[in-house]
Amino acid sequence: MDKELQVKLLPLRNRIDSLDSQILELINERARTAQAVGDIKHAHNEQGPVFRPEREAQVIRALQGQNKGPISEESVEAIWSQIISVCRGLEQEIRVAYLGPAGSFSEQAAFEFMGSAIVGVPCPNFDEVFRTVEAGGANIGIVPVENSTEGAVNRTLDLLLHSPLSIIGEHSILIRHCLLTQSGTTEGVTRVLAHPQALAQCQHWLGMNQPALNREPVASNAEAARIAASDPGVAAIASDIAARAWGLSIVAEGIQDDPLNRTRFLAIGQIDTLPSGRDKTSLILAVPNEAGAVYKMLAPLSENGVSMSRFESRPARTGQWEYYFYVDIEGHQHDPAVVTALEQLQHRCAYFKVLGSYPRQ
Ligand SMILES: C=C(O[C@@H]1C=C(C(=O)O)C=C[C@H]1O)C(=O)O
Repeated sequence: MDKELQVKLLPLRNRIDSLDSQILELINERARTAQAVGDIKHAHNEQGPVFRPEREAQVIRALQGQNKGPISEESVEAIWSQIISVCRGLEQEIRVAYLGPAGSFSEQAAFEFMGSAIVGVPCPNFDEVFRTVEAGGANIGIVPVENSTEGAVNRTLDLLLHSPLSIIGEHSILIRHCLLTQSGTTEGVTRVLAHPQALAQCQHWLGMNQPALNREPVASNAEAARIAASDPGVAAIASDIAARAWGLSIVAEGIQDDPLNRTRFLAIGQIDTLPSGRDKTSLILAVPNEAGAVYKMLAPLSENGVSMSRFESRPARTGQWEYYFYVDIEGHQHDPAVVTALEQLQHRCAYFKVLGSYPRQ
């Protein structure tokens, strides 16, 4: 390297080394303090959850508010999610269940939402994610709830109806699908495997570019990658992470029909999340199949100034054209306006369930 350049860089590099030492000492001090918090929590209630989603959201939002740059707010979130994850991991091992196998988008969402200091529990399907958390095999579950191209993930909605678990958080990620094979071409390949949602998100691209491939649904994209890794006649639609995880080559990248294709995931668990100051509440409601019933059911929301951010319906399976309505509202179930609105709403509903209140992403 140029001598003059080296002379200029040396003091800056020394400065970075010294800053890193200070940051390291501060992070360790933070970790020791979090461990002290953990000791107090355990002393007060041994079964109590160490993970406090609302507190973590507040810590990150406060730092984003203080941030003067040049690092971005997204960077503040990414760095502190990781610091918090490591501190939390020293308080208690946190097990997180999601749809596997390795390389799934659910796995990506789980590690982004909870940070890397967790133990991943990959499950064969969404039912098993719920069951694992309900049975205590994991503290948290991560399940997809809606995709910006394909809409609701119906199985998740149906499982939420009967589950005793609460929604404790949300996290959305960009979904970039790739076509993967062993050889990196589709020569000799006759079938393309993927989760039905992924096949639907790529249907236009497949029709234009790979019309000869037989489309076959499987339990997950990562499962498709696993099968493709042992069968040269199979292509998989999955992420580039899955390509690395299963030793496959990329035939084409970004093959989803919408380049901004996103999926929103829910974190589920047995935690009562307290107000964070910027929350959402998810409900399931049903009313008798009569004229104006849905309008009347929702009136308490607008009357109390509570905004609705999502409205989704699922058939009640009675054969009577009756539905369950999945409704997201702004605010926490302990906020006074929400308390009043929910009290009034409950009286108008044949079915009423609060799925949980949680920090808005
Ligand atoms: C340290 C705590 O425990 C956990 C770790 C947190 C952190 O590292 O900031 C925040 C909330 C909890 O999930 C706490 O409750 O304050």
